[in-house]
Amino acid sequence: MPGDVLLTRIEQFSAAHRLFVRGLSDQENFKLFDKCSRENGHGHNYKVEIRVKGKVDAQTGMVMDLGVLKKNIQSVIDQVDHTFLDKDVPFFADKPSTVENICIFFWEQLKDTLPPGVKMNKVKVYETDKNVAAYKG
Ligand SMILES: Nc1nc2c(c(=O)[nH]1)N=C([C@H](O)[C@H](O)COP(=O)(O)OP(=O)(O)OP(=O)(O)O)CN2
Ligand SMILES: [Zn+2]
Repeated sequence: MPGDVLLTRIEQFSAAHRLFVRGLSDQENFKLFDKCSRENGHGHNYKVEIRVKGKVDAQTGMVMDLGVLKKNIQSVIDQVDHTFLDKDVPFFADKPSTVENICIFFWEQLKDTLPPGVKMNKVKVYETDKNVAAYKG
């Protein structure tokens, strides 16, 4: 029987954010996050790669329908697109909106939406072309 196949869907969203730790002073936050801690925030056009893993169904030829994966991801994108992450998205109410935590956010939101036998494999988020994080659960 053939092995597992990796299937990836790539999406984008735009959001504002500010890197800071609640409970630390402005000075302490500036020491940690420099310009990214400024109160007015700043924005990114994020790219998100969602990779799932499973067997190819002999009849359909699919690990899962990419259309279903697209809808599932879109419902997560809708929670963050054109928001101020730290103010508008409850997940970031108690943790900094780093690119690392954004990976974990997508993983947590998507992990229970997959069909039987299909598992999350990797979430990769590009904050900029140069700043990228990946999470494998
Ligand atoms: N570990 C992390 N470090 C930083 C993160 C992060 O998510 N995880 N994020 C930031 C800021 O969000 C910041 O916006 C990064 O973007 P940018 O200022 O464009 O980054 P650079 O200074 O590296 O860009 P250059 O093009 O090289 O000037 C900071 N740290
Ligand atoms: Zn940033």
